[in-house]
Amino acid sequence: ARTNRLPYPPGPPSPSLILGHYGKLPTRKPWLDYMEMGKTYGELIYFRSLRDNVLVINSAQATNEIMEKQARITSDRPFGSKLDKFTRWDTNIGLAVYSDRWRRARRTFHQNFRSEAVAKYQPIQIEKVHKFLRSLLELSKSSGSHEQSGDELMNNISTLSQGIMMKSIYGIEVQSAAKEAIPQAARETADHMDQAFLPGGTAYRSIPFAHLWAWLVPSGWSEFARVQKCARETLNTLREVPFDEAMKNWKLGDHSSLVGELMMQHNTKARPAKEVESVKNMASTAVTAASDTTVSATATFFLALSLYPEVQSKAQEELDRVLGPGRIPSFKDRKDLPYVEAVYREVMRWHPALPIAFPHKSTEDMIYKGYFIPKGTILHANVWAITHDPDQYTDPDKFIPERYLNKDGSFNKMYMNISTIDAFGYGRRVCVGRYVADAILWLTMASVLTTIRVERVGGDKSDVLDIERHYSDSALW
Ligand code: HEM
Repeated sequence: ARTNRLPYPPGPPSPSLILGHYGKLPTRKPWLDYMEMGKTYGELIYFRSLRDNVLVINSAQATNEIMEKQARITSDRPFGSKLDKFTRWDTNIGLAVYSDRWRRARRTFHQNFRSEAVAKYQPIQIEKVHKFLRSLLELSKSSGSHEQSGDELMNNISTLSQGIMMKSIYGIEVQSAAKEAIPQAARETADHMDQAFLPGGTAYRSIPFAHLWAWLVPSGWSEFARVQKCARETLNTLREVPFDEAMKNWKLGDHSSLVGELMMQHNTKARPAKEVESVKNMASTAVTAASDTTVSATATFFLALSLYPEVQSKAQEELDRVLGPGRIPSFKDRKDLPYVEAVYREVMRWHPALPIAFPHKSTEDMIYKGYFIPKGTILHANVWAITHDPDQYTDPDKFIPERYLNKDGSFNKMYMNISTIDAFGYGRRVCVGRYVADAILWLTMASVLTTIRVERVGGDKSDVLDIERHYSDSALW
């Protein structure tokens, strides 16, 4: 029941009284459509898909007002259905509903991935980044076609990103992400979730009995049932197999895994099943979250270097000057490399890994600028629209690291705080792995720039104008 007569935010007229916009919403790079629709409707675009009320937020100011300042009531997620329990998505901390269970899980995650804690992963990060550099050198000598080299580069990037997380969390080595079962399971789990992150993408999940359909109907009879069963099996593999291996290795004397460390912090015999579950949830969430995002950002970095050689030269001049000959950068050099820092920030802005982030959900009615936003509305911050707002960023489609620098070349303090990186999301659900992602990405970029010259082979200048052709259409790169 409405307690006021305020209007809902503006949005496109509903094509169907019953379905609303269900089945009619853009699904290919929809952040671009919503940004375009903003010219008609403004910073808020509101519509209904089945029973879900959906709000896409196109501006930094509205995102700040709604997701940061009102975080108390905008931090739920739309993944609390019985189907989410069936697929085990409820075990992923990123999808968990706003509850004491999520709070506990987030606290444990935060304790292990907060800025002061991430230094313990640095030796693994350094080892893996150096291995990555060697793989690039080998790749540059290989005689494969451009396409094969492109695929191999992507595999090397995935091996780097997933290798760091698998080693840090489970103590397990990844030699080739494309060929090994667990990195593949992490990637497939992220892929299964992909469409559900888009506006309207969760509407079918709360259809009554959807979970029963997924459970009871044989895979051969229904594509829907097959996909849901496959999502469940993949996530189960991801939660159980590397955990068991890490615990086995721990017993054999390999004490390098975070999961082993967490399990041993308590008396395992007395450890209640609930706590074991929460360690499994944290570990599988972390490898899923990293399977895609850091890979996307690293690939974007290579794309930017190949399209903007002058940026690469400037960064390399800075590295040569600061490091001197024969030295590879380490974390302590970071503060002395403002241009490299600016390159990293521009990668995160130019093509954010999750252009429409993850959906939030409101838990109370809310009023914003005279509009009524009912409780239960699914909220999507359009990160792309925010990071490509021409009022905030001149020539937003161009890769210009200088936008983060002062006139004297020093880094603009305004951007120093990690919370100014929109790509990591907002409010109480802001990326809890951001400090570790930030360290991995910076070290990778600085190390590649120090040792390698990236050049475009094949393709033409039109690539500069249409970077989108290099990316997937869905929520994850
Ligand atoms: C380029 C790298 C990354 C980007 C751009 C990124 C971005 C994001 C975004 C946009 C969200 C949703 C925020 C929101 O709802 O407003 C998120 C959530 C999350 N990220 Fe990341 N992420 C990255 C890397 C990582 C890594 C390496 C980890 C694990 C160590 C991680 C763990 C998580 C988790 C657990 C959540 C869910 C937080 C919650 O719901 O409470 N992320 N990330």
